[in-house]
Parts: sequence; structure tokens; C-alpha cells
Amino acid sequence: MATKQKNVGVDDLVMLTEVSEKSLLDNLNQRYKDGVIYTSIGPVLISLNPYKQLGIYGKDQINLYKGKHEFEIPPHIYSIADKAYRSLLSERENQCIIISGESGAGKTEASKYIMQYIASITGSSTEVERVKKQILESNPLLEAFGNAKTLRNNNSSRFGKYMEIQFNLGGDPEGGKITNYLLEKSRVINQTVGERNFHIFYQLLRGASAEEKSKLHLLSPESYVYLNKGKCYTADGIDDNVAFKQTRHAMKIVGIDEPLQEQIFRLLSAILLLGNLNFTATGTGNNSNATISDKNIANTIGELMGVDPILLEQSLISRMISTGQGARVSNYQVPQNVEQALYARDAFAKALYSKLFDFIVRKINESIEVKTSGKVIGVLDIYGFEIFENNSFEQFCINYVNETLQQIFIDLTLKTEQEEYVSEGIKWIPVDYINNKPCVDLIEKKPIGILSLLDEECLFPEGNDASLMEKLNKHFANNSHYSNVQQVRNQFIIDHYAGKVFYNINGFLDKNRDTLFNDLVTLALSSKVALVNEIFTYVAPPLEDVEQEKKNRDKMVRGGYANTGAKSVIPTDKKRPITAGFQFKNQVGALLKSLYSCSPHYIRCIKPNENKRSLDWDQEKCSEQVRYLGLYENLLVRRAGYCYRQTFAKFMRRYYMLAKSTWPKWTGDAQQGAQLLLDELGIPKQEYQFGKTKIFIRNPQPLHSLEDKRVVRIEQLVTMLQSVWKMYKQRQWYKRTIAARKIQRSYRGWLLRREHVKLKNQSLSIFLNNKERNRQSIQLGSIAFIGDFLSLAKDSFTQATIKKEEGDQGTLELSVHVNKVSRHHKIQKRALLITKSHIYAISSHKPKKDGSWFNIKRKIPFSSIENITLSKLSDNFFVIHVANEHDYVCETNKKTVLITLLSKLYHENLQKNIQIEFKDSIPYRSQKGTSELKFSKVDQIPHQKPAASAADVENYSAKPEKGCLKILVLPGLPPETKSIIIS
Ligand SMILES: Nc1ncnc2c1ncn2[C@@H]1O[C@H](COP(=O)(O)OP(=O)(O)OP(=O)(O)O)[C@@H](O)[C@H]1O
Repeated sequence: MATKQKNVGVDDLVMLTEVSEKSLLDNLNQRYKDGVIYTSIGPVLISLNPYKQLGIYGKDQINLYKGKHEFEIPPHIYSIADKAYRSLLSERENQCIIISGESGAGKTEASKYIMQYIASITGSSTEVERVKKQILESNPLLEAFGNAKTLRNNNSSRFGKYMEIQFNLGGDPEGGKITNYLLEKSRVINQTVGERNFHIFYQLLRGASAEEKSKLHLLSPESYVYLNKGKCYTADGIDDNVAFKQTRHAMKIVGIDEPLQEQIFRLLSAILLLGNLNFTATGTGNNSNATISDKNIANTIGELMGVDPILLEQSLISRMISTGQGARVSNYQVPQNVEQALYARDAFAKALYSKLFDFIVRKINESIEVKTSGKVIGVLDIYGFEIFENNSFEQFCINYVNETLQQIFIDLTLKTEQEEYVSEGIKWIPVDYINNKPCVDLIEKKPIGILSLLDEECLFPEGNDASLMEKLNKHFANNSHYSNVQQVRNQFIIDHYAGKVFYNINGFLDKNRDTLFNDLVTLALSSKVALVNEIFTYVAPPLEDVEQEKKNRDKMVRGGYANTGAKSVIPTDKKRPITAGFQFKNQVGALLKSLYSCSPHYIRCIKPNENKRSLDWDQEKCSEQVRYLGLYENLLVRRAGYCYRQTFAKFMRRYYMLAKSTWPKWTGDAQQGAQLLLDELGIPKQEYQFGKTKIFIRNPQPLHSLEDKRVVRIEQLVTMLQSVWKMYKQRQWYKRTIAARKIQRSYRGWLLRREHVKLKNQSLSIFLNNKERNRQSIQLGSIAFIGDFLSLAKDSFTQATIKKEEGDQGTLELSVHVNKVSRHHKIQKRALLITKSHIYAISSHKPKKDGSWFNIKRKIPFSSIENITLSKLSDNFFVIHVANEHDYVCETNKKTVLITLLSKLYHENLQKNIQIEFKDSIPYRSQKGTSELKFSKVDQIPHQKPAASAADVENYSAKPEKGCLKILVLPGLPPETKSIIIS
């Protein structure tokens, strides 16, 4: 399998020979150093942030993982995505992929790769493409509003996200839903040095046009108090200007049109300006009241938000208190001091932003909403366990959700594990594992859990952090997961599954109350800007548990709890806003409900170092995360019974090549095959058990041995296959060559035959009805017209001589013996060589050292041939009349071929026909002057010598006479006789 991942350490930690946290870390480290970031623990994927592009994503890799089972390929995020998708289709069950890890560990990147994979392997109809585009485009939009540069991650998601993609029956995405959790809204008003506010603020300030800047009253980032707490205005790797264009594009895709975009930008500008709104104290001491220092800012905010600036000021510097009930209700305007006004201002800014964020999520959801129900794949990208120097309410909530996620993890993993053993009929000894239910109960149990007590304390007007601390210490004095810090009164400790965390109670009540006074809500509701109005009017549909919780709260409020020590009289206020903790707990409850209804897949992300540097491995940090993510626990659970389980069929598919009895093909029952294989390899019976459909192997050693043998065997097979392949290729090549030769031969034959027919026709056109024929010249063998009667085409001297005379183009077309008539009418043996442009008369001599064996006696270019004359009788004489030179007179029994070929070559060379005449006597120019060939037909040739055979009998005799050569010729076949082709 050609994956880009290398084979380093073990792919699956269950295969570790020694199970310890150290060996687990060592294996991860070894792989990380080699650029292998994915490792698994059974079905759980561990992902290390490589902090560089590894080239392991994209179309090719997607194709590699598509439809593959995890045992066939190295661990990869695509494998998890593929498994979830395949299970959704095959089992018609909801799937969820839970990605966790600390900030900067790579959760968001992982979720993007999952989305990319799903988008890539599903259909491409217009509607499906539209849905995919909306789902994919939701990402940059959410990142703009929900991400920020932090010290740990330049693009840190400051919210949790559960994204569900719904699929139709054909397996194509048809819509989806995003649920957001716990936006870090305190970032709107404050940032740690070196960190930024949410990206969208910088995008707007940098990307807006000059006209927009003026219309929206935008300033430079440095001018806003809410942006300069962190003294950081840019983020490496982020171009706010470009990002703003992407955000606007994404807004368009999810249906946020330009007018609505403008309202959003106005609100963002107003939020920023709220931070610049200062208050001045009037009066002294406890009686000092706040007034707005710079009315212009209030006016601008009023304009941007579509509210009356006076009402804005009123809502910030005073608070309406109602007393009495029914008709007796009286309202009082209570002035606020500067500190209270600043608190109200910041609370307003935070509320505006978080409600805007919820609105953006709602808009995305509207665009991808599906009315029908269908199966989903949910991807949970949620903050991992957090343990800081100072842990506050936010860490408490984050760790709470992680604790519950760990609980489902243990529940589901162990549950499936146990169920599998039972259904397969496997004997196993249940192992103890950390059960974190008591810790979850400590936090969320009703009526006495930390969250319940916190809510209760918030209901008391005089409730504060210290009183809450007291109650916690009292109630959980005997809880093994809780302890207090004797020396530091404002801290309590929770012993989470990931370790002990010290929480600072300061601010718990305030953050939980999350108060936004009614005055500010009323102000927002008076806005002429539809968006501002809408985000405050919107009421989230109640979660089932919220309703139940309300009932409990009402009960608690009415009666109090005897054993809680809660003060007995609590003012009931049904309109009291639901607390942040209460809301979060319900969200977590709803999330868990969704997750429990799905088949889960886990991705645990680890950040190998704090410096965002590739190849850097911080052992302590990694060990901490391994603990927080519960990986070691996970490994123990997975190794509790059997480290390996696989269906017989898949087991055979992987190892069948190891035993003689199952190689090269096992077609029998898979279980029987597995038994034969294990027996042949001598694997002891106590090392494995056969279930109903699967084989279970207890320890990794036999598996290592199987794997090692497989590697060796595959190498052997590869070599064998290569040689078989080579042989096959060679055979193929040989067969192809033979076939090609046959084809070439047939083709050449065909060409020859075609040429032959052409030449025959040409010879007929020359000789038919012009000349008597003799038997030899009408029986034209199929090679006759090849013309190289002397086989000189391959003779090197001939070739060299022709090349010398004519250059590289020169080739021999015909070679033939002739009897030349000399100037004295003597017969001389010669040979004629004919090329495409010349006739050469040659006479042979003894071969010399230089390889020469003939001389050229005469060279006649075609262009100087005037005509050719032959007799009308059946003799073989002909005269080549040469312009301005003596003519060439000769005789040959190959004259038909010679004249035909010559006439063809002549035509090809000079584009005209050669003149051929037939006469009873042929006058010609000899070297001595004029001469003549005189022909007479006779019935018998006097004094003819007997011949060896009839074929050798000459049909003529030539006798020099004065001024001529007299030639007596026996009668031949009539001139109308056609040549016969003998094939
Ligand atoms: N698989 C990966 N390949 C290459 N780089 C990665 C990969 N995963 C993460 N990174 C790098 O690490 C950075 C942080 O990753 P990411 O934003 O996904 O972390 P996170 O866990 O979602 O953090 P947070 O909780 O703060 O949002 C990315 O911007 C990217 O530069």
C-alpha cells in the first residue's frame, strides 16, 4: 500500500510489548520525529500537531483511504472519516467524531480534514454541491467571529462546536446543523498581553472600504480600548484584509446579504466604541454617581445601534428597580457609580457580541437546515482539559464537559467491548477501570452538586463567592474527588480523571449570574436596527432538560432543602435569567444525549510543544496531555482482555500467505482456515480464542510474530511477483515481437503483391501487343519484381559505391546480369545496377583488399535517356538511347522486369513516361559511329549448340555483319499473350 506514512514504531498502541505510559510516549515520540503523526489505540486515533505541512492530505490520499478498512492501511484521519461514513451507510446509524485536545493541538484542522474528506467522497449534483459549499463556507465565517489569536494558537477557536451533517439515503450531504458552546465572551472586553480580540474586529477595521470606514465610524485598531488590552494587532499567518473578503463571501453563501452585513458591521463598530465610553464620578464617596464623560461617543454608538443616546446613557448609569406586586408595583431609577457603570457597559458589550455570534450560527443553520430527518455524522470540536495557574469558572465548565465526555468514552468503549465479548461468547475477566461517574456527580448531581449549589447561591441577594466556598467545603467534606486548600481560602480542588485541578472561586457567582440588567435589554429592544432587536428578541427553543430543571428549581426555591443549610427565604422571581452554569449544563446534557445516540469515533489531539515548532518534543507537556486525554487509561481498557480482535475473513485476508495450507488461495471456511494457519505457525492455543465470528488474540507477541512473518513473506512474494512479472512481460514482449514480425511480413507480402500486380499491369501496358513473348518472360515469379537478382542490396561495397555516387539517398533498386553488345558487336558479360536515378554498367574483377570487386563502366542518368527500343520479336535485346552519347545495347532474359522497373523508376524520378519503341531493326549510336540491330524471325537457328535443357535453349543467334548485328529469332508466343504470375 503506497501511503506516504512510514512504518515507525507500532501503528496501534495495543501492539506495544510493554504497556506503560513511558512506552506509549516513546512510541509517539519516535513516530513524531519521523513525521508520522497518526497512531491508534484500537479505534481511537491519536493525532500529533506536526506544525508543518506533511503532504499527507489531498485527493490522492483520499483515494487511498476511500472504502478501506483500518487494518489495511496506516492510521489516518481519513480512515476515521471513512469508517464513520461507511458505518453510517451500512448500519444506518448516526455517527459522531469526538475531537478533543488542548488549545493548538489541531482539533479544528482535524475537523476541516474530516469535512474535506466527506465533501470529496460524496456526490456532485448541483444541490449536493450547494449544501457542501454552505457547510464548508460556514467554517471561515465561524472562525472570523469565534476565533482569536492567543498565546497558544494564532487561530484559536474560542468556542466549542458540534457540527452535524445530515445525509440522504444515497449517502450525500443534504444539510446540517451547528451547535455552539461557551463562547469566550470575556475576550470582547479584555485580552492577555500578546493576544487579540476576535478576528472579525481586525478584519473589519483593515478590510472595510474608505466609504464604509467613514459610514461605520471606524478607527484604527490601536484607538479602541477593547482592542489594545493585549497590545497585539496582527497575527502571524493571518492576513485580516484577505480574511475579510473571505468572511464577506462566506456571509453571502449562507444567506447574509449586504444590508444585513451592514447591520452586523454597525453593531461591531458600536461594540468597539462601547469600550471607549468612559464615566466620570459626580458626588463623593459612596454617593458618587457616574455620568458619561464623552457624549459624542454615546451619540455615535446610539446612531450605529439605532437607539436613543440618552436612553443608552440612562441604561448604563442607572438601574431600574421594581418593588411590590401587581398594581402596587413601583419602579425606581437607582443611580450607579463609575464601577457599576463600567460593569454594565462591559456586560452589554459581551452580551451584544455573544448574541451576535449566536445569530451568525443561526443564519448558518437556516441555510443548511433540512426539514426531513435523516442519519447524521456529528463532529465535535471542543476544548480539551485545561489546567492553568489560575483556574476559574471557565476552566471549571470546560473540565466539566471533558469529564462527561470521558465518561461516555469509558461507557461506550467498555460497553461495546463487553458486549462484543458476550455476543462472541468469549471468556474474559472484567478489569477495573477508572470510573469517573463520582466526579461527574460531584459537579452536576442534583440537588447537591457544585453547579446546583452555585445556582442556589446566585439566588441569594447576599450570596457571594466566599459563602459558596463555605457551602462547598461543608457539603463535600467527605467526597473523595473534592478537597479544599487550608491555607488558601478561595480555592477548592477537584480530582478529575486527568488530575487534580485547583479552582479559584473568585468570580464564580458573577460569571454564573451573567447578569445583564433589564434596562440594557429594554434599550436593545428599542433599537431601530432590526438586527439588534432580533438578537435580543430571539428565544432559544427550550431543551427538554431545561424544563425539568426549571421544575426542580421552582421546588428548591419554594421549599429549600433541609440538608443544604440554604437560607429559608428566597425571593422567587420567575423572570430571573437562567444562569450560565445552568445553561451550560443543559447544553452538555443535550450534547451527551446526541452523542449517546451515535456510534462514536475518537480523535485525541496532542500538541507536542509550546513553541509551535515542528519536530520539537516536550516530554513533560506530552505526558501531561496523555494524562488529560486519558490515553493510558484508554490503552489499559483496550488491552484489558484481548489486544486484537478481527473477523475470521479479515484475519485470513491479512495472513493467508503465511501458511502452505492456505496459500495461494483459501476458499474454504474462514474460521477453519484461521485454525490451519495458526496450527501451522505453531501459535499456542492459550494465546487466542475463537469467538462466533472473530478471532481474539490476547497478547501482542503472537501478533508481532504474525506481522514480522508477513513482512518477510511479502518481501519474498514481491520478489517472486517481480520475477513472474518480468517473465510475463518478457513473454508478452516476445509474443508481441513475433506477432509484429508476422504482421510486418504479411504487410510486406501484401505490399509486394500489390506492387507486383501494379508492375505486371505496367509490363502489360509496355509489351502487350507490341512484342512476341517467350515463356520465361511471361512466367513472373512473385519475387521477380523485387529486382535485386544479384542480391547486392546488402553488399557493403555496392552500398558504399552507390552512396559515393549519389549520396545518402542512393539505393539499389535492381541488379541484373546482361550481355552487352560491344562496339565490335561482341557480347560482353556485364551487370546493370539501377537506382532511383541512374543506370550503372559494371564489370566485376577480383575482390581487392579495400573490399572493391567491380568497376563502374558506365553511368547513365535517367535524365539523359532519350528512349528505349526493342524488337517486335521474342528476343531479349534492347537499346538505351542516350542523349549526346553512344547508346547502350544489351541483352538479358530479365528484360521484361528490367524495362518495367526502369520505366517505373524513370516516371517516379522525372514525372514523365519513358519512351519505349518496338522496331524490326534498331539503328543506334555506337562508340564507333552508327550501327544497327537487324532482326529476322526464323524457324530454326542454324548451327545451334545443344543445350542442357529446353529452358536453356537460346531462342536467338546474333551475328555481326557489316555495319550491323544480325539477329535471328525463333518464333515466340503471339504479342497478345499475357504474363502469368506464379505466386
Ligand atoms: N494536521 C496538521 N498539519 C499541519 N499543521 C497543523 C495540523 N494540525 C494543526 N496544525 C497547525 O496547528 C495550528 C493550530 O491548530 P488548530 O487551530 O486546529 O488547533 P485547535 O486544537 O483547534 O486549537 P484551539 O482549541 O485553540 O482552537 C494550525 O493553525 C496549524 O498551523
